[in-house]
Amino acid sequence: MSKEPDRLFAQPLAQVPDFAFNEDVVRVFPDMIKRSVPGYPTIVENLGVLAAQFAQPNSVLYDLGASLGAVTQALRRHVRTDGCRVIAVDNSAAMVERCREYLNGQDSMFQELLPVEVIEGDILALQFQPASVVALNFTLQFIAPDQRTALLGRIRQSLLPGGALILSEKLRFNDAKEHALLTDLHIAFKRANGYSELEIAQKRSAIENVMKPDSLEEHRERLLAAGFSKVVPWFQCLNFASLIALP
Ligand SMILES: Nc1ncnc2c1ncn2[C@@H]1O[C@H](C[S@+](CC[C@H]([NH3+])C(=O)[O-])CC(=O)[O-])[C@@H](O)[C@H]1O
Ligand SMILES: O=C(O)C(=O)Cc1ccccc1
Repeated sequence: MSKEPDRLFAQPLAQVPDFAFNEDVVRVFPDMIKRSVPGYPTIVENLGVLAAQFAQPNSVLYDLGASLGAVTQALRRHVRTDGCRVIAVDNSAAMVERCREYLNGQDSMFQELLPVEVIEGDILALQFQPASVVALNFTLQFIAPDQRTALLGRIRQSLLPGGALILSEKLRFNDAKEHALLTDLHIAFKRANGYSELEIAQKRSAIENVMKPDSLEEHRERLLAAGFSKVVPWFQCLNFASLIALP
């Protein structure tokens, strides 16, 4: 994994461009996501543990918006079910290129890993195969809000009995005080991880047009509308949460 520290927003920018998953972000992404998302390492590792409980023999496990494949690597560390394979999808060419390198590295260090295919493509255009596990780890928040229900509906249709969708997202809160408190605590988390006030402010304006979080209630209602039968939150750290949705 690249150990390059994230200083992308350290210098004052005359105009802060919209956040994009380009080569500059790829270079610092492991550091950026760990220092920005409270609970990220716990979520990723336990996503593998959860997936092992839902994986069905001879099925596909999807990692949608895989970035550098951290979830795919966790799936391959934990899932031992016969005949499973992982399909990782991301529409950033820069992410996909580096993701393939990291997965080759994992292949060369461990034996008997699940086979994996990395697809450069839009998850909105994907033809889903019968799947037992679908991970959307901090990806749905980057999908246009009016496309989210249809995507979740297609995922629901592809899920096999006994399978699950695992959905991790940044949350907003309908209660203004709760929203302000958890936003302030998230900023304190970033500060404690070495980000300056300038970095925090510039990153916020870079992501505000491209990343649109929903509330837990909106997620629950949308998942039920998409045909899921049960929504179970299994993790929350400040304003970041992860849910299990059952078909
Ligand atoms: N329509 C789309 N189709 C495919 N990929 C997309 C699309 N839109 C965005 N992406 C991709 O979704 C990923 C979101 S990051 C996921 C972290 C990862 N899951 C992790 O567990 O490390 C979350 C974050 O950075 O906060 C990026 O790589 C985008 O290119
Ligand atoms: O940095 C933030 O405030 C976030 O909400 C999370 C994030 C992490 C990595 C890329 C984009 C957003």
